[in-house]
Amino acid sequence: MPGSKCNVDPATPKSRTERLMKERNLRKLNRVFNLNEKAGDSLRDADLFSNDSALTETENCASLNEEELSEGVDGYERQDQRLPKQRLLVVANRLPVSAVRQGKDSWQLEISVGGLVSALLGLKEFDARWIGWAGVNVPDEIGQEALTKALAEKKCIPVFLDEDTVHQYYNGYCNNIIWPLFHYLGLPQEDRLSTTRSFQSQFDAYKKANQMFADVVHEHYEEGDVVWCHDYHLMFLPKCLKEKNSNIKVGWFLHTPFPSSEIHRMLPSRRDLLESVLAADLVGFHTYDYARHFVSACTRILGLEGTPEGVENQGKLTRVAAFPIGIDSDRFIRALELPQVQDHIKELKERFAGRKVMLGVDRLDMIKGIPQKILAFEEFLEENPEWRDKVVLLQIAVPTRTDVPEYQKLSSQVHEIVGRINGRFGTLTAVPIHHLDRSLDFHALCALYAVTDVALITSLRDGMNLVSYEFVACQASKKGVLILSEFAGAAQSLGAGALLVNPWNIAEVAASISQALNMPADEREKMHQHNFMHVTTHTSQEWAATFVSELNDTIIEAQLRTRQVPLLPVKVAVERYLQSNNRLLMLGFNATLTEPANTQGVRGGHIRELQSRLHPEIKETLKKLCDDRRTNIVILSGSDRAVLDDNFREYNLWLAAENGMFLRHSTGEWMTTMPENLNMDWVDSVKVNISHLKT
Ligand SMILES: O=P(O)(O)OC[C@H]1O[C@H](O[C@H]2O[C@H](CO)[C@@H](O)[C@H](O)[C@H]2O)[C@H](O)[C@@H](O)[C@@H]1O
Ligand SMILES: O=c1ccn([C@@H]2O[C@H](COP(=O)(O)OP(=O)(O)O)[C@@H](O)[C@H]2O)c(=O)[nH]1
Repeated sequence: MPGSKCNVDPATPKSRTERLMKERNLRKLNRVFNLNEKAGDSLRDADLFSNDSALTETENCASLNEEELSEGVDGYERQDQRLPKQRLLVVANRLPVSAVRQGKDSWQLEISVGGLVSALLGLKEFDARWIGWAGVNVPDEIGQEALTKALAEKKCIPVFLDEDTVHQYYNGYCNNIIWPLFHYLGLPQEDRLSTTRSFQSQFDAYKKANQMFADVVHEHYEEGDVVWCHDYHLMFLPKCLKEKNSNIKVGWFLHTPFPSSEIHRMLPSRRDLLESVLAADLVGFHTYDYARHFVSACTRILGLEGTPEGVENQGKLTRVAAFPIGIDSDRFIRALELPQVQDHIKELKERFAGRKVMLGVDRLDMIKGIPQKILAFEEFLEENPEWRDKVVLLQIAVPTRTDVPEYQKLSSQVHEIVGRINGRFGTLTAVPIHHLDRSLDFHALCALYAVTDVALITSLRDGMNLVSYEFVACQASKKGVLILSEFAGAAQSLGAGALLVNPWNIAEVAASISQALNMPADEREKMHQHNFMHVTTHTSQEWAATFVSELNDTIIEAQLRTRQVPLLPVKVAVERYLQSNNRLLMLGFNATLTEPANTQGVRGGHIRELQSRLHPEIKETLKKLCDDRRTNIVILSGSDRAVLDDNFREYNLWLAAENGMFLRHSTGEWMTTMPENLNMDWVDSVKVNISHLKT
């Protein structure tokens, strides 16, 4: 009988790997169904909580209904072969809501502002729960219980952090140390001494907070769940999770840039952070460059092997890849049709009639380059007096991390510059810069995006920058110009449809403003089309689905790898070895014969240029083997020739460098293994492509 538990399909998977593989195929099928269903969703209006899946009652019911339908063994025997939505535990420092206390046991929940929140609200195909800090101190039990209950309705689970932990972990270690460092701003200069002194206690608080997140995850974890950890706040979490349960599927995604290893190496905790992130199964970044930096930090600082797949440590591979985030573009496009947004648009058009509108939307953060932007606008006005009463810059600067001194300083600095420029170029009836120190609601923001002629994004560094995506999504009729910092991750996806600038070059930004304001309509249209296509096809749903499916696949592949490599029957191998007269031993070098990285890399607290070195305790045994006439040894390594020369010149063996590209006996010369008549015609076309990408 179909669907009956007694009638087990002969194809029912037996092993965990088979089960996972079958699950993978069904999940792919499921995605197609979900995509089709999405078309039916598209008329829903844009209210955040009542419509977005991770948080709604309705979708919760939908997934329950699906579960009721799937009565077969592990859900495999349903006739339509659809799986219930996969359970996903999203763990991020912040919940997508902030809580405001109304009374002893009542809370009001408000949507939090930020790119991560906006992107994750687009998740539709998972049965997602959110675990995070509600952004408020709740010391009493009554308050904690009431808040937990209120949040449960939104499928959110709180982690309660006390005030001191928040201060040391969030304000201190996260936002005063990792955040500036990952954005190439170094460690805070003026407070350097106190920062250094308090570094250890802040790092301890960071680890403690990460363990608190892990405890809540464990409490709610069910077998098969995917746990997706987010951002620099939770770099310790993968390790905490795997230590307790190595079977948990753990992914970690960084929303900020990952800096060059030269920058990362400044962190006193550089090793601990890398090691714990590597406990994850899959590690994701917005761009290929960030992923590359991470792998090279692991190679140089931990001495591990970087492969095209990721980072390998003692046979365990951590997959590392780029997953550029997107937005829920439909939500923005649909919002523009709403009457309240249309009203806003009308008001704004009347208010700024006769003037071109330039827009900046940023959290008031050092990385967003707000002072640089305003100074460039000043230079533009200075050089183009004819534009002074014809253009206005609207700068929305959302207050953020207001307890951190650096952010307080930035706020005063920006106010001072805006005041000066408005004093200089303003008239009795109009000022050139409207600066708002607050956030806007979603509808007001959409209206603003829609009436903008030029969006100006001058981040000094930015993981991605979703504002640029949102602007493009709302520009279908206006086709305005995007001026975008080359240091934002978004420059890699929207660069071809934007004017790219170096925000530190004020003159260049000022010239780009002029170019954007004077750009002919056909050129604007072409650039807009390019970006609009990208933004509407690379959505947040697509991003999340790709990441989770890659994570599922990574786990299956890891299992297949371990299954395919049988354990060496040591006793038999030793017997045969002793019997044989002509032996060939092929040995790896890195992580096989090398000294452990933690002893070789660090000398007197300094990191040397890391170079793999033969483990001293192996030298004698290796020498004996090499001197045995019956044994031939080949060292097969990814390292280059010089490294192998340095380590093995005294041994009687064969060396294969760069994964076999070069070969030599230690007494002979290097030779290449590349056949002379190999067809190399393809090289020229690759060179052309690379030089094209460089320009
Ligand atoms: O929660 P806050 O401390 O107020 O900060 C808000 C978020 O800022 C960061 O956003 C990053 O994520 C975006 C989406 O991937 C990306 O476009 C942007 O470039 C990043 O700056 C931070 O990483 C989040 O964790 C914060 O919630
Ligand atoms: O008044 C505002 C200003 C900004 N945002 C949102 O904040 C996010 C900013 O994300 P981005 O990636 O640009 O930078 P982040 O602030 O995460 O560093 C975007 O989704 C904006 O829609 C908002 O909701 N209200």
